[in-house]
Amino acid sequence: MTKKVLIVEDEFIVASNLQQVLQRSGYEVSGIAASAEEAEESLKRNRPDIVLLDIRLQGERSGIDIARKLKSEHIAFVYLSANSNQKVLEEAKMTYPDGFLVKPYRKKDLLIMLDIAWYRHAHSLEAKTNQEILLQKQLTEISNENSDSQQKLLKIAGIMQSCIPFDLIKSGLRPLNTVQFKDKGYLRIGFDEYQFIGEKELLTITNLKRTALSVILANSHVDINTTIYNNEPASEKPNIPSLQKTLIETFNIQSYLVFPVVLSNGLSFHYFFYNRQRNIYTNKHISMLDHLRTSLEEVAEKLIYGDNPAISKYDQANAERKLQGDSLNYPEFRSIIGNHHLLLGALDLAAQVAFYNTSVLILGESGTGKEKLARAIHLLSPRKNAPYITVNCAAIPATLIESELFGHEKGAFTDATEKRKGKFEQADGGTIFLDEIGELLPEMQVKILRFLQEKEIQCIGSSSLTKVNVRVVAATNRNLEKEVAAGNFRLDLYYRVNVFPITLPSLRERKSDIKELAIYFAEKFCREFNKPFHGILTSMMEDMIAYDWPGNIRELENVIEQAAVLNNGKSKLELKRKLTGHTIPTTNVIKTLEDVKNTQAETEREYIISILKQANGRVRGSNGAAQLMNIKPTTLESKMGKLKIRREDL
Ligand SMILES: Nc1ncnc2c1ncn2[C@@H]1O[C@H](COP(=O)(O)OP(=O)(O)OP(=O)(O)O)[C@@H](O)[C@H]1O
Repeated sequence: MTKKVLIVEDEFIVASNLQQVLQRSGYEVSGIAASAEEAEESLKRNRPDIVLLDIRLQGERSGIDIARKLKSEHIAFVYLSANSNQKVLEEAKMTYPDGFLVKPYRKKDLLIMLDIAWYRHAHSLEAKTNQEILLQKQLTEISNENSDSQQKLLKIAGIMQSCIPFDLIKSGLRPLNTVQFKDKGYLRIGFDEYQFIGEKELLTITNLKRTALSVILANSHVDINTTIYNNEPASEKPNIPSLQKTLIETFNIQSYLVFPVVLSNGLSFHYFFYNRQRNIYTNKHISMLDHLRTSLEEVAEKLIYGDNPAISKYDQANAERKLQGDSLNYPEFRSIIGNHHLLLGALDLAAQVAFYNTSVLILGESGTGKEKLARAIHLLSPRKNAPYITVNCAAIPATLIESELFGHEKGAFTDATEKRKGKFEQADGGTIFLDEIGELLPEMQVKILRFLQEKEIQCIGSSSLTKVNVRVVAATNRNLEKEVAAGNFRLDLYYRVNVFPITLPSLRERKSDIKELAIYFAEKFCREFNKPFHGILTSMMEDMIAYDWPGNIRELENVIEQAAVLNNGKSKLELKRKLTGHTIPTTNVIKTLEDVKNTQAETEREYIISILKQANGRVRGSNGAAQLMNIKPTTLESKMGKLKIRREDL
């Protein structure tokens, strides 16, 4: 089918040149617009499949304003821009374009970009529809199951989180009953952990008296329609406490969404989603809720009238206790510690995409848990019983990587005495994790691209292609966009792997998780070393919270491991070396044989790093670090692995 493209570009010559290129390449041009107003007119007249969108346009409004409209109408769009101002680029990025081309670009890049943008767009629409169908099914199941309203709402919280992210969900009949507060809600306290919030809990948390709550309820405004608020509820009287203002203050809420549905008896029932992040809710969320309206109405009836009396007695006793620690369906995330909203946001995305075959790109600094998340995605996917194969693209020498990934036939090269399966074939039916994909050499980038396009591999020495069914999860700590701009990473591959990016926050962005992580690792290592765990010294915890953690969770894990090694099993863990980013021991901490071993390991580590620096990071070959140290490259690589020496240490 011929695809229709709308060109939104204020330079006439560029626009008509684009038109010619597109028409010659089989596209239909549905219009050319030089301003945001013209673009809107054209969109009304003739809906395009894809829009090529310049950022700077004639008039007051920019391409970014149009992008928001396109997103809400599910029209694919690609930015064309000469503007490299970082602020504008960041703003453009927040509109989630299907592609981006920096002017001047080659005709070939434009056509590839359009092709990929369409692929990404169609894929995300399909994923969205699948997600809606799945949610409808899950809501119906919840509605029909024999459980009380509190349990039903907990399940609703668990499944809605993936499409309408929230820190607090609440629901109840409107208008409000001022004598008894009957809204029920859940506060998110972990990835799939929620704490019940009913009247009693609200009174405890806010420290309000029952009579004061009644006054607040009486002063509260009721929304008639679906509404998004960013912070202050505009419709309420200033300086008079209301329910929404109380919730905003108590739970540090920055934005919320109200979604009313109508019950069969005509009463109004409201769902509320509250978030600690600003401007989180958009028309995209409203449109998702609208698609789920019937299911949400059905389940609302059950929440209000459907309680089985026998269960509700049991529930009454249960309502007395917090449902803290209740867990839903994600045991795979159990070992991912932390509940900072940036981490939870990343886990939400992972849970959403896990089910599909979509390629995932995990971004984040070194040591933030990318590999851990990749494994969780595999375990959450329907491929969980098939192989999960990890490849560290940076660790395999350039000469071996092709055979490592795609395998070789017997006799394909001098050392190929046997036919060998590559990692892709080993991962058939399962998932391959391409760690540090940003380090791949250009020759390998083409081959991975071919796999992503054709799902075929060619092993070295073979003339035929083999189909393999492998889901790709890749990770990098590099800024791939910069690598593309510098010509080190192929643009077409970038778009294929970047279909579903998930960014893991650095540890310094989620300092509130340090305590929990530290205790988790401390318990783990004390168990491993057979020492009783007596806690962590307050001064150590304070130092850890004040520190910036350039090595992220891996560094924290190492620090705790060292503290556990040096602990005498009778006292709390304490820091024996300063947190500096480099764990060089000071002489006054050497008290035990383990201290000596540690010091030796540190000295060896420093020595290897200095030789590697001398060899410009090369392990193998003439003047490589192995030759300079007069040891086998494999021995050096194994030492590097043990001593956790990574590229960024050099
Ligand atoms: N949220 C977490 N909870 C518990 N342990 C974690 C968490 N995130 C990471 N870890 C641990 O921290 C260490 C580093 O994690 P991982 O190897 O997944 O990081 P990475 O981002 O892939 O690092 P790199 O980019 O250097 O390969 C691992 O031992 C992992 O188990």
